[in-house]
Amino acid sequence: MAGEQQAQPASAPAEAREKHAQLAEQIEEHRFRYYVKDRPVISDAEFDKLLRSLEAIEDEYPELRTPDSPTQKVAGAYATDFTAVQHRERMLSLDNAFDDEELAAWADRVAKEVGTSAYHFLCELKVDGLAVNLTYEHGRLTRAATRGDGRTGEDITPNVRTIAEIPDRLKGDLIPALVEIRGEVYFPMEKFEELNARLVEAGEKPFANPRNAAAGSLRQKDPRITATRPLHMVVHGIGAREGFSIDRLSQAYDLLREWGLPTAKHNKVVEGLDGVREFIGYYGDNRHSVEHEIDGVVVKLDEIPLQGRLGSTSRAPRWAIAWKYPPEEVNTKLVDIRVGVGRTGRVTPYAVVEPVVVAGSEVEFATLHNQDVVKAKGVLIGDTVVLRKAGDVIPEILGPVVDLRDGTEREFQMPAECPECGSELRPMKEGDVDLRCPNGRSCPAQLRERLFYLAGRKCLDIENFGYVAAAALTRPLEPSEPPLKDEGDLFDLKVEELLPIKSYVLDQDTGLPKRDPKTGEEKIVTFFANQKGEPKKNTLAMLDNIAAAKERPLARIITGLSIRHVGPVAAEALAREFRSIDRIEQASQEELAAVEGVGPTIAASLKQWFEEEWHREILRKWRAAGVRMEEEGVGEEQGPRPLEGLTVVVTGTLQNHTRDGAKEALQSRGAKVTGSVSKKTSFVIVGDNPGSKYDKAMQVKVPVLNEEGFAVLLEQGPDAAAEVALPIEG
Ligand SMILES: NC(=O)c1ccc[n+]([C@@H]2O[C@H](COP(=O)([O-])OP(=O)(O)OC[C@H]3O[C@@H](n4cnc5c(N)ncnc54)[C@H](O)[C@@H]3O)[C@@H](O)[C@H]2O)c1
Ligand SMILES: [Zn+2]
Repeated sequence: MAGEQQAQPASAPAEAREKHAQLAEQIEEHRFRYYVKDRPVISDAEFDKLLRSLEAIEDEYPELRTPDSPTQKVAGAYATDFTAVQHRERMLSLDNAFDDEELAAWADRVAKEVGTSAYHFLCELKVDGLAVNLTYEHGRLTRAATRGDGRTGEDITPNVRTIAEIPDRLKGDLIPALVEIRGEVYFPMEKFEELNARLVEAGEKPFANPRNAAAGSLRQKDPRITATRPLHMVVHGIGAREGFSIDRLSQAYDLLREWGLPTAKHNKVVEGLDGVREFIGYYGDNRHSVEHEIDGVVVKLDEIPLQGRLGSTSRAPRWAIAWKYPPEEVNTKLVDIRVGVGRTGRVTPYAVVEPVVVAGSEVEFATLHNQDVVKAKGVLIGDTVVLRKAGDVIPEILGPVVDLRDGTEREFQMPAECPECGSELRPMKEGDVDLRCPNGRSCPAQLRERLFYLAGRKCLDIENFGYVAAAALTRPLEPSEPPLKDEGDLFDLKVEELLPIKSYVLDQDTGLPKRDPKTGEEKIVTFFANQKGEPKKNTLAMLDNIAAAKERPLARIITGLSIRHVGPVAAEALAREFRSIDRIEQASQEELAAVEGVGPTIAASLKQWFEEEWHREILRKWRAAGVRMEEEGVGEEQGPRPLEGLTVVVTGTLQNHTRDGAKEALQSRGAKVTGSVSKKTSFVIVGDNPGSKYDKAMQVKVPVLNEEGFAVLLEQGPDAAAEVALPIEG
């Protein structure tokens, strides 16, 4: 190609040449850092962008697309400390598709060039790790190598031998004389934090992300170090082979699996492009249901003879393409580490980063859990860090880019005082990692968080009562006295006391005042009153909703008290067992601990809570305001419990009940509701799309009720319900 181009008059202006040369050099530098040092300094997305820019220049001036351009090579041709070894068959990279158009263009070309309509697409996950080539001769692993430049890789045989799931000998009878196995070695995300913690403790550099950790762990001079790392492998191809032939790649995988190799679990053969799109869509939504990180989907032509017909470029096969998902990792600067105070007084550091868009939204903060986590991650304030946002999960910092440090970075120091009330922080008990603000009652941060939680969906579900309202009610700028000193007066709020309130608009992530983007000044609002000084619609709605919340079920009221360790499940158990707050207060620690779903920790925490005078005062005020303090029917004879002794499982979507509603209906009649089906289960209630619990019920022959059967159970009891149970299948 380059030869043809040279025949044409040179056309690239000096400027383009220079830009091209600069970019090419940059790319080579980043590849060296990535493939040899295992310590890249930019994210993959930034790197891909550089490569694309280079491609764009070459599209415009094809003469610049010489064989030694980074766009034309499999990256990784570097002399390293490892012995260089030849692959028998080249190891290639993959072309990428970043949108549907590029995918469709690839499929079109395949359709044109295969010369038949009888072909299939094999969809695989693109494992985010590093490529290795395993050579098996007569069933024995004789060599393992990195990809290198595709022809020559690094000999890492002793290192690969430490990976348990890579067999030293293949099993079975049909063992070929020779086969090259291609796959990806990865480091599990959930073990990553532990590795960095160990490295930091030993005074070594932490890794920026699990992919780098995989490469850095495998490419160790001393294989004994590799042996301490939890590496895994997924096989995704075959290279040279002798002594067997096979028509379909998917069938080759079946064979590989029989030989004992770790093949992928999620591959799927599909007919046309729509099948491919479906696979891509599915794993786009379920990216984290897989045991390893994925950065895309690889689509391959399944028919091996047809792969040969399409062939390869110098860099990548024409019979495969990599669909890339939007990156979940980006690099950004760790500007600061601050601390926030939670509902129970726990003080947690969080990261303030230079705002960056990841997974579709702008991120400014990331969680850091506690000071030990900060240390274990090995991050310093001022570091460039890898930030990860996976799905709906709160953004987290994976690790620092150590190679970009310039000496101005500093270690995080946990503050000694509460940032909101100035109380001296201390652990709840000796040996606790977490520090707490001891000022439970009137620390504005704790009270605000408690109120926000209390008004939330899990507790009293008070609409129009959000974070800003909670802040305005507890620490207004004006008047100086807040309407709420703790949650005791919540149900006695008067509209007149709300109208004069001026307050900041606090950010829920940081507890800090939001600023006007134009002036940079802190926003101050009269949150409850309109310009005429009259109550806003939302204010009146909030007060109505607060009044209505008095009637919520006992369990939700208990949850709303923010008693340490007492979440919705424990509150449910307490309400069911004791049926009133008074009885919970009167119960001994042993009685509390004996309740299923409560246990000793929660029991101790409850006892402690009731000892506090201001807590009891909250209960007195709430009772006086008419808040429900006992389950209905208590006081008189306890209501009938027709479902006492039954264990019921609810699965699938019901039309007439929410999941919680169905549970409450069962529990208030004395039934126990559990999450898994066993022989001891009395009934399984199934709605739409019930899933595996339904199958299990059929298998162990537990009576299954549909929604009508459920109604019978509630209204007429178990005997009548048993008669309308669904027939057992199979
Ligand atoms: N951050 C940096 O500085 C930097 C530098 C260089 C490269 N990179 C990153 O490395 C990657 C480029 O590497 P590349 O050229 O190998 O291309 P690639 O990662 O896009 O695709 C090729 C590789 O995918 C792997 N792979 C994973 N699952 C596979 C499957 N199921 N079937 C087949 N192959 C599978 C193979 O090892 C193959 O070599 C890009 O993600 C790039 O961003 C980053
Ligand atoms: Zn405080």
